[in-house]
Parts: sequence; structure tokens; C-alpha cells
Amino acid sequence: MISLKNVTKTYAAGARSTTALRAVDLDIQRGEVFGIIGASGAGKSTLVRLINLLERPDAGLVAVDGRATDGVRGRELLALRRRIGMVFQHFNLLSAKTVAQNVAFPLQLAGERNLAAIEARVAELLARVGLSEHAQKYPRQLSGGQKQRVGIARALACRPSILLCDEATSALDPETTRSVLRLLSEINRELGLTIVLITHEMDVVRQICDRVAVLDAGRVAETGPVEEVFLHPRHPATLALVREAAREEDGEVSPVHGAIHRLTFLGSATHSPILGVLAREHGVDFSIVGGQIGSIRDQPFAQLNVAFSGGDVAGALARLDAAGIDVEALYDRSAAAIPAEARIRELAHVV
Ligand SMILES: Nc1ncnc2c1ncn2[C@@H]1O[C@H](COP(=O)(O)OP(=O)(O)OP(=O)(O)O)[C@@H](O)[C@H]1O
Repeated sequence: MISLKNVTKTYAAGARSTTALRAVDLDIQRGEVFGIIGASGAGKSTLVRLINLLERPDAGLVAVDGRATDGVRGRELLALRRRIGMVFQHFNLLSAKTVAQNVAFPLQLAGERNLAAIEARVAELLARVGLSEHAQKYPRQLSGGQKQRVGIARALACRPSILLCDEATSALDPETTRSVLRLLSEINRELGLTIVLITHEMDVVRQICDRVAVLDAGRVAETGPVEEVFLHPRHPATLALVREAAREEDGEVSPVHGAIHRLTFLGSATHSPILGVLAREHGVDFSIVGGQIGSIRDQPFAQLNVAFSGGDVAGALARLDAAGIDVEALYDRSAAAIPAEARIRELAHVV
């Protein structure tokens, strides 16, 4: 649906130049919700401008909606751009136009002259985003969440096949963010639209995306299903984004003895009372030294750093594995070389 192959983009400013993207490969499938996450300066905005065809790469290939875009010009370029609906962080609504007029605007720009057809399409779009009764209001009379719903309705007006959301929830509070993400999820399911979400927040990716690519200093640091990238981050840039989302305090972890393992429960396994079973049946003691619980899309998860001691630890670990719980050895406090306390604190932050 969207593919970038070996894409590089450099900005030249006088004698200085900045390479914003380096050898980026991305493959976004039709109908998926794909997240692109990265810290400030990672190259997200540059990627948006390449996907919506406002800029061209210096090297490499960009294909959109199954079409290679190099060499596409004029009307053809305009038509391809219309396949992509844009949703912006600051809504970009026209303040002198009503909600209905804002949503009608792209249809008029696309050359639609039939007023009845425009009116019907606008009514349908406003119903979809839950704003029918606000059609005659002006943007200043709306809340942030309502303004973004207008932005989404406007982006859908010309029936795009891709919705490109550039930090679409970054100006919204967490509750409004959740409701806008729910709306995007509905649109993805019901209209089969491909959604690309550009964000600096792992929480946004976790709530809605199927797959994610992590950008770091212009490169794709890692990419994969959200469960995999969020629960088992491999690259330091991903780890930093996951930690930020967990918003853990820099608290002390009481000194513990024994092997520390990270247990990842996903889906129905999250509700299993397995730790009690391990204590009873394998005679192991355990202390929880860090962790987080939450959900990834609609799936519950828990990730706990647990120090096991005494009893049959090997048997307990095998039991966890058999129960479908991912077990990863982090560190053994009983080992001869005990690292500094800071290292233990760091481990507690890993989840
Ligand atoms: N027009 C430009 N001219 C020169 N350098 C640029 C230009 N646009 C972006 N850059 C540089 O390219 C790099 C990537 O910038 P980009 O805006 O794509 O990152 P970003 O991930 O969107 O960051 P942010 O979240 O802060 O907007 C940065 O070092 C930036 O300074």
C-alpha cells in the first residue's frame, strides 16, 4: 500500500546539510493501522512529507497506493495526493467557515459542483464522526476533540484510501485522545482504510496500531507487531519511548536475592493466578521488583520483574513457559559478580 525502499533525504542549508532520513525501508500493508514513532528530530515530519508527496527523496523509491511515485507530475500527482487524507495536530480548520463548510471544502476543491451531492456527503461524514448537531457552528465554538473530529471528517471527504495522521492527538488530553483513537479504529475497521499514525507517544501506538516502526536519527531502529515492539523492545530508542510511556518513578527497589526474571502475560494469560501456583507447587518465593499492566489495543497485558528464590525455580520457570507466559532472565542477584544498585533500578525500569 505504501512502500519506501532505501529512502534518503538530506536538507541543505548553506554550507551545512542535515540528513533527515537514511536508507529507510518501510512496507505498510493495505487496511492496517501502522504507527511511526520517534523522538523529536527523528525524521517523522520528513517522512510525512515524502508519503504525502510534498517532497521527493534524494535517493530511493516511494510507492503510494500501489504506485511508484517517481516521475509522477501535474494532474496525476494531484490525483495521487487525493488518495491520502491528512489529519493534523492543530486541526488546520478554516475559522471563517462553519463545520459543514470545512468538510465540504475539499469536495469543492476536487471540482464537485452538485450542491445536493455535497450536502449529502457532508451530512454522512458528520454523522460518522458524531457531529451532526454541530454542522452550523464555527471551529471556535468547538472543543479540541470536536475540532479533530471535523479534521477527520474533512480528511475522509474525497474517499481516500490512506489516512495519514500527523501527531493527530498530541494537542488533546488523554481522555479525548482515547475517544479520537477509538473513532480512527472504527474508521479503519468499517471503511477498510489504511491508517498511518505519526506520533512521539508510545501510548498512542499501543492503543490502536497493528504494527509500528521506530525512527531514530533518521533510521528505522526496529519495526514489528506492536505487542512485540512494546513488550520486547530491542533498540535503546524504543526502550526510551516505552519507559516514557510507563512514566515510572525513579523509586528505590528494595534489595532482593535470587534470579530476576521478566514475565510477560498477554491476552487471557494475564488473568491467570499462576504465581500462587508456583509458590504452592514448586515451593518458590517471589518478590515483584517492577512492572506494568495495561492493554495493547483491546488485549490486556502484564509485565512483571520477579525475583525468584528457594524451591524448584527451574520447574517453576518451565511451568510458566508451558502456560504461555514469556520468561526472560534479567539478572541473578545470587551470582558472584553483583552489579551496582543502579543496575537493579535500571532493570526495574525495563518494563
Ligand atoms: N526544511 C528543513 N531544512 C533543514 N533541516 C531540516 C528541515 N526540515 C527538517 N530538518 C532537519 O531534519 C531532521 C529531522 O526533522 P523532522 O522535522 O523530520 O523530525 P521530527 O521527528 O518530525 O521532529 P519533531 O517531532 O520535533 O517535529 C532534524 O534534524 C531537522 O532539524
